[in-house]
Amino acid sequence: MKEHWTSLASLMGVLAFLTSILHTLFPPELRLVFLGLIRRLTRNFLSSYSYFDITEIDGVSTNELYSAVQLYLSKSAAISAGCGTRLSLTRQVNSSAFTYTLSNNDRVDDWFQGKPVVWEHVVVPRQNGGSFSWRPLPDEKRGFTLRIRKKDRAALLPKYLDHIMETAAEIRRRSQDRLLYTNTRGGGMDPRGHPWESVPFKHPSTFDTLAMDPTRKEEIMADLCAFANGKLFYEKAGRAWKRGYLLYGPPGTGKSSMIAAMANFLRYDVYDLELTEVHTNSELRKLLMKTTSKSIIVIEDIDCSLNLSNRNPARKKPMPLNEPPVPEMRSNAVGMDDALTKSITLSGLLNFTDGLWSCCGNERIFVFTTNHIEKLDPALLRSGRMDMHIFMSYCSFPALKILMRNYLGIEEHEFDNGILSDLEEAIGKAEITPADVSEILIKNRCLEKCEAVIKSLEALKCRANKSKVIGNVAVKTKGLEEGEEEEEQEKRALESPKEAKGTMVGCIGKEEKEE
Ligand SMILES: Nc1ncnc2c1ncn2[C@@H]1O[C@H](COP(=O)(O)OP(=O)(O)OP(=O)(O)O)[C@@H](O)[C@H]1O
Repeated sequence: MKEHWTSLASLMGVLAFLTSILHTLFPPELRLVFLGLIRRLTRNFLSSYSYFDITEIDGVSTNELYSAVQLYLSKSAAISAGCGTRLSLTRQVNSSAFTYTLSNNDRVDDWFQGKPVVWEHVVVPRQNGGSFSWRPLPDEKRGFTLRIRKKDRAALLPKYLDHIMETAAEIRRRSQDRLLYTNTRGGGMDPRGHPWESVPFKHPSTFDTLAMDPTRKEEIMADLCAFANGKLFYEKAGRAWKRGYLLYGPPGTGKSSMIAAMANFLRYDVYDLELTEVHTNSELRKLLMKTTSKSIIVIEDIDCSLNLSNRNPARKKPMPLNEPPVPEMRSNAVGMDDALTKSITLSGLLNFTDGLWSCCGNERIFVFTTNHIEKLDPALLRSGRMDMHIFMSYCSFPALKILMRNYLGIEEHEFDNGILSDLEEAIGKAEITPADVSEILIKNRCLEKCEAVIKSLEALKCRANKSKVIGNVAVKTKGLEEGEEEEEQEKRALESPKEAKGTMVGCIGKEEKEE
């Protein structure tokens, strides 16, 4: 203990000695000059910066920019780099993702276009008895302070704020559940006065699980990417930022699955437009105006929803006397009397996809599906409306391998070569849809892997033979006129829906092969 007191006394002695030297070397006059210099330097330093306060509550309303900055900073490069900054973790309502943001009274650096900026999250207790407000205000006053160099301010600030708003919107979109919308029945409005009703979109289909030719799949994904990243290109080219896809092919070949895969790939909302519930062109236009950007607008089975044989409703073909006077282009759901007065026309639909009104939003994809492409008006199919035509075919061998992986968990290299070639031969002959193959695989999924493969192979072969028999029936009907052949198929469909479906599928498949 005594030693400690001795060391403390000698330390005090040294300090006293140093102080007396400092006083001798820096007299009070010199010290004043030095302090003044520091003050001036600090003032100069501070005055070369501009400061902007972005408060959480602007008057009585919530400041949109505050939440945008909060979200933006959660993704800021400086935060991700983790430079000792303290972060808060949050999860928003309707969101399945966690976001982190700057803690109270902490600072973070950011760079934009090579220029530095500094953000500070300022949180102070709110003074009681402040300005009168009709709604209770939070106990704390929160805000961000942005420090930016004065010389960068004019060129940087507007662009930087735009960048923050865009990034925040993207983060919000990515972290929130996407929605599947459908138009309200009878063209009415929901209780909020909105013509679309929505549910969370949870379809599990992805390009990975989609059974189709991998090269074609890659092409479609590349096209979607080019579209989603093409804002500048579309602006420069003077085109509306939208794209149309036509999916055609027999039932059960994955048209709906493809739409879901597209939506999951781009993380877009889906608007499933039920045309039979829309009665007039203006209703159609209103629906379009109420869709949001980054969405896919789908009209399934377009050939069944509308009679699209003529563009102008006034120019009707002469009707046979024994047929009722059905207007040329009417929604199937519209009653006969209604249809005479109000109807959606092909022009209305063309305007919907390609007219002036179609540009009232940005980044939108139109997808039409049909089982009968030949029934569609060429005006609807031309580039600019339907930019990419995608044929969804029977289950090919590469598609079968994808389905095997999906349902049985068997990769290609795990197969015996013999089984593989048997499978290839069987699927080539079977001409069945991926939906049918999926059914076979679902039924076999609980058995031992190898046994399951053999079973499904047998089932496929069985279907192959069956489809040969059906094929013969189809050949026999070939002598009939086109319309008669359709009638024949419909008749068979009523008698034996499964067989008739197989026949129809077979015919379409042959057309595609000739192509
Ligand atoms: N190409 C495919 N890849 C993966 N699964 C598929 C594919 N095609 C069909 N299926 C399976 O079959 C089911 C029906 O397919 P989907 O509804 O996508 O076909 P579709 O062509 O839209 O039929 P429709 O024309 O009758 O509406 C799906 O739930 C899916 O499980």
